[in-house]
Amino acid sequence: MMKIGMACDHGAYTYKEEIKQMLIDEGHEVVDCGCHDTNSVDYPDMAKACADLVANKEVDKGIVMCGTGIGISIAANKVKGIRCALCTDVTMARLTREHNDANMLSMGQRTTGIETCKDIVHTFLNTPFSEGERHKGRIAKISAIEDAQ
Ligand SMILES: O=C(CO)[C@H](O)[C@H](O)COP(=O)(O)O
Repeated sequence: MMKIGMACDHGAYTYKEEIKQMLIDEGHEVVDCGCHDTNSVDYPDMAKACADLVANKEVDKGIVMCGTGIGISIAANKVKGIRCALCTDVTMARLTREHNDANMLSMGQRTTGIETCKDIVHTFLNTPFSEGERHKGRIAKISAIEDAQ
């Protein structure tokens, strides 16, 4: 079982609640960074709250959602140490774990169906990093870009 951070904006509140309940029912611990209703909020604020938890290793993985998943993933990726992958199908979820060792998942309520999102979440959480040397080297280069900022 994992400790999972979650955050969304108003555009994905419904999915966040449904996926949070699914994860709790499956025995995971969820740290819910909001939002907590459908009132309009700014996705960068929500992204940072969850990404900080992941970067500080207070949770094992992070899941963020907005209307498209794009804005909240862009914002999460500004936090040092975050590799947040926007996924619209299970193949992307598998490959971003195997190749990118992604530590955050992003999805869009306005773009991807709920059942697909649930499958994406399961694949993301259950797929290990491949530990391939070429992938480790490329991830190290991502970190080097961050360190050079
Ligand atoms: O998808 C998003 C960002 O990528 C947001 O959820 C979207 O921009 C919110 O739009 P609005 O304030 O019009 O509901």
